[in-house]
Amino acid sequence: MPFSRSLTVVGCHAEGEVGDVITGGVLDVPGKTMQEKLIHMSTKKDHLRQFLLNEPRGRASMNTNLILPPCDPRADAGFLIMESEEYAPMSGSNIICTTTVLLETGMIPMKEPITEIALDTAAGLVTVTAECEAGKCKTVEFNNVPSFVLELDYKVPVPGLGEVTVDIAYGGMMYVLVDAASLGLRVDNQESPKLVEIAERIKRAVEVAYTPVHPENSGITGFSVLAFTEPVRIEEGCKTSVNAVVVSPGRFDRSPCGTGTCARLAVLHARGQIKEGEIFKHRSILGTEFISRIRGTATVGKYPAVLPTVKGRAWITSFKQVVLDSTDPFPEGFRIGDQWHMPPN
Ligand SMILES: O=C(O)[C@H]1NCC[C@@H]1O
Repeated sequence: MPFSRSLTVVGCHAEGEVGDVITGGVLDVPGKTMQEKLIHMSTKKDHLRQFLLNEPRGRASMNTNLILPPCDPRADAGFLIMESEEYAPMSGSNIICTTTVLLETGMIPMKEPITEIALDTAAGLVTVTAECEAGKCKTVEFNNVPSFVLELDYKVPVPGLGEVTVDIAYGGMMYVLVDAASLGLRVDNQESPKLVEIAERIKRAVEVAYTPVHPENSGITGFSVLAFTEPVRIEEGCKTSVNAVVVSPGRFDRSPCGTGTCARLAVLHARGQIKEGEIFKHRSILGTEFISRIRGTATVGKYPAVLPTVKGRAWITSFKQVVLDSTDPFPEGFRIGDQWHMPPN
């Protein structure tokens, strides 16, 4: 066979957001912690991420997860999250996909009606509870790492928009949060190209002005996501809101975004708009939903933090063998501006 690489991948999506999972073909990665493994992969071996996420094997709107043996002895498995522009420390849709694949393929034994596991991530240990029935994960709920606000009402000059007010918060990734209405925008699929373009413009402006750094893990720094938020409404007795998360290099998260939901919970709590234990339903631009709540509070460095819990669902879509023909002229794939938001020169 002329193949120089062959990977076993299970296709999966969580509430619309693709989070494929590599279940074979990659040996363990050097590193004593998942953060060290993340650094190793992103600096020394980034071709795996390029190979899987770039065209022709991947596309702009997808992620791929790499299951690894855990470093933390309390964990059942470890995993690294590959997104278009980076290895993310943590991701909600991706942990829901990874748990679903681990349990539905039997890599970790499923216990019905409830399976509890712990997953080692670059952001820390995350415990997960899956409701399982007839071999299927009906829901996956994860207890995310402490999430906190770095800045409320931070003002930043944005070319073409003037001064824009944003919140900056951590929910497993660093977020810029913008009230869509403050810019005369609505979270609406019809407005997608405009929302994405403006989001990327704001994100670049915030990046110039502010460098967020996690106080307990300086490796977690920089923004890759911006969330446009809509106000919180009461629906069927629950606090509910729509949001649209723009992931670099410029496309919507199809899910309500797990880490974005945690960052939003931190902001809502800091503003006194949500209390511990209250249910918060977060909806995506696709209309799908994550159900979340604050299970407690903590402190991270100088920041008051919330402990968020988020629940969603995932579905396996394929079992595939992804290969590299040794004569393929694009061993790391490619990106074209008709499908990928290309950064300005
Ligand atoms: O759910 C999340 O947290 C994410 N979905 C894709 C981008 C973020 O990692």
